[in-house]
Amino acid sequence: MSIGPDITEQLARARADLRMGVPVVIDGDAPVLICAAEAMEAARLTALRDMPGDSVLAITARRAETLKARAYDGDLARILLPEDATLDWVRSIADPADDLMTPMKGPLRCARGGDAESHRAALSLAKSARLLPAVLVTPLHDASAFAATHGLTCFSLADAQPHLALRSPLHEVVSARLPLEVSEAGRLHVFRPEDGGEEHYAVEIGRPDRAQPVLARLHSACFTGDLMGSLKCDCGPQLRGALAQMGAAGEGVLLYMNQEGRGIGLANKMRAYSLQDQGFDTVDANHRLGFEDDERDFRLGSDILKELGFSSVRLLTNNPRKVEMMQASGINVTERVPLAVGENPHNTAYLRTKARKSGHLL
Ligand SMILES: Nc1nc2c(ncn2[C@@H]2O[C@H](COP(=O)(O)OP(=O)(O)OP(=O)(O)O)[C@@H](O)[C@H]2O)c(=O)[nH]1
Ligand SMILES: [Zn+2]
Repeated sequence: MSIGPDITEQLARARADLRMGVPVVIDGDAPVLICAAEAMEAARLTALRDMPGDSVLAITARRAETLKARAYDGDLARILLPEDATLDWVRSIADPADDLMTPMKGPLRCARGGDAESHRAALSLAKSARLLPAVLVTPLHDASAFAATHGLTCFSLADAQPHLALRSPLHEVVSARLPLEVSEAGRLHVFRPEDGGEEHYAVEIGRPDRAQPVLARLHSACFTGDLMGSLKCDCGPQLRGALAQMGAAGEGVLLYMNQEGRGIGLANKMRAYSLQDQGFDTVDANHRLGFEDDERDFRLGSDILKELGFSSVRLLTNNPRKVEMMQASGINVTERVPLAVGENPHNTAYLRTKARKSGHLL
């Protein structure tokens, strides 16, 4: 291994740069400079607007649908940056917060033809950096020279593509005894990915037999529900309910995945909550922000179970996708154990929407 960063490490740097509003160079047949819309500063926008070549704002087809922009590239649209584009304009394309107050942002002209692979990679990076999927893309002539002159992170598109599509391997960093209210025989395992991304945790109750199906819960982080007692979802009661069942049984495994907001991050989840206050349901709010209904990769949960030595589970969930993904990624689900707890007047509509649109079983 060389001393310099490999492609995984370059991508981790790129995510950090995008979050700070620092542009990143993507080298390929058509080299480009990318900058996340949500983190961009006015001075940077002016500098990027003054560069030669047509800059575009890449957004997902989901966001384009709301904006009535043409997604000629299937899953994404490339909106040509108007010459007089202001930071407010860029932000209003990226963020649907004021869509209802200012529905007409156009006319929006979209690029068609040519290569959109760098734009696709840029959107994928923005999503994995938990930013809004909207990225300003500016053509470059010489990627390496431009990156060196301005001290920018630069990576090769061809090298990056397989890494953007794959999940990073997780490795156990440490585990320690953790007595819990539900069971004194608790143990917390911490798993860290190779790509500098979020850590995930496994709470093991008792010492379950690895040869038998284990009572398991694949729980996604919900700061608002798990910790704050939010009434907008059922996460807190589900977390405590699952742990209580494991405590009563004397054994089980709770996987606590840092996939806040169904994988869009807490800031975007709060943006989705604001849209819900404007009348959109949980699924439509995700779409208006430019995300899919659910951006989580449940296979990370199977990876952790395998690392811990398990191959079959009795899965505590109402979500059939979790069962399907476990099965497909090599963990046998011998039983789905329903976990219907925590309904209240504030989350009834949310739970109904999940049942109607996402196939949740009640
Ligand atoms: N984007 C978004 N995420 C939400 C919203 N409400 C809750 N969440 C997130 O949804 C996830 C819920 O996770 P889980 O309880 O594991 O999953 P589930 O799909 O409901 O399935 P089960 O609980 O297993 O039946 C957490 O990451 C929450 O942060 C919302 O309105 N929008
Ligand atoms: Zn929740």
